[in-house]
Amino acid sequence: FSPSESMNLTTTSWSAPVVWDGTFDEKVLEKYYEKNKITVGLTVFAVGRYIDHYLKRFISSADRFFMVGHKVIIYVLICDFSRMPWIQLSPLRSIKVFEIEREKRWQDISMMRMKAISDHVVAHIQYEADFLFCMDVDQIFVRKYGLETLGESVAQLHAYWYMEDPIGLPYERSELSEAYIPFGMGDFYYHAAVFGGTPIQVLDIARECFKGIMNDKKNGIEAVWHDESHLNKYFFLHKPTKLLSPESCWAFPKMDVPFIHSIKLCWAKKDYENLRVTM
Ligand SMILES: CC(=O)N[C@H]1[C@@H](OP(=O)(O)OP(=O)(O)OC[C@H]2O[C@@H](n3ccc(=O)[nH]c3=O)[C@H](O)[C@@H]2O)O[C@H](CO)[C@H](O)[C@@H]1O
Ligand SMILES: [Mn+2]
Repeated sequence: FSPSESMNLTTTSWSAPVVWDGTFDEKVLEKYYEKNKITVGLTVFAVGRYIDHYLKRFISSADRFFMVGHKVIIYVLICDFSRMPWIQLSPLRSIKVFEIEREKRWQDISMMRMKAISDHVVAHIQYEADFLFCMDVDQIFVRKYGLETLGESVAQLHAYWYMEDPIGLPYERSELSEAYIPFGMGDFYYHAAVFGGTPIQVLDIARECFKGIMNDKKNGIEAVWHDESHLNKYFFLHKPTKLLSPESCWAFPKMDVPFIHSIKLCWAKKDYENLRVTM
């Protein structure tokens, strides 16, 4: 993907739209969904110190900016019920809180999300939501994140890599891993901090990624970027039907970079040394 000075990529080679600021008409979308009411689910995990550090800000900002005017269910998966912050929600929003096991290694905390997501889609989310997003907790909504992001199978372009040629992308390069993508192959590098789609599609994504993760464990290998490597393999084999531009999940405070105009979600400050469990 080599964008020229004046144009960025708005359609992939398999005809999936890439959503940038200015590529959609909010009014048309609102009109359509006025007649076709939907509920949008949003899963977020908070384990260990990530609870106190990120959870409240993530949820409060989602309350304000995520699918404004539409019904939203936020699914919080937390390692300790008693540490769930109290958050006053706006109309049309609700929260469901579930307790999950605390994995010892941060890599496993991140990867085991795929298992929990599959379990919850099967158990209830498929009956409750029309669309589902799965997001990292260390991010903050800063602008309306709306209907333009919905799709059957939605992938997020990673802010670090959107201008890079596939050969330079940090895919897993070991043939021993299920996440393996050979040099010269691949489309884009997708960010595991945001993915989504219909609940049944998300179920397929989460199940396949989890299967890859567990097979790798059996073979004593861990993909270079963990669940993200497996997600990239999934989207390489099953092309997403919609891509979100890096504006939808931006990493840096500065914006004077090509094509970045209207940031919707941004990374919160990382503090791995103090926040991650070290094992
Ligand atoms: C720049 C970078 O390094 N990116 C990698 C890093 O993303 P991140 O640095 O974004 O990973 P992260 O620390 O945000 O972990 C992913 C998510 O797991 C949850 N969580 C994680 C740890 C923890 O102690 N408590 C907790 O709740 C939380 O929802 C968090 O947002 O790791 C990911 C998962 O391995 C991917 O491999 C990313 O490519
Ligand atoms: Mn993160």
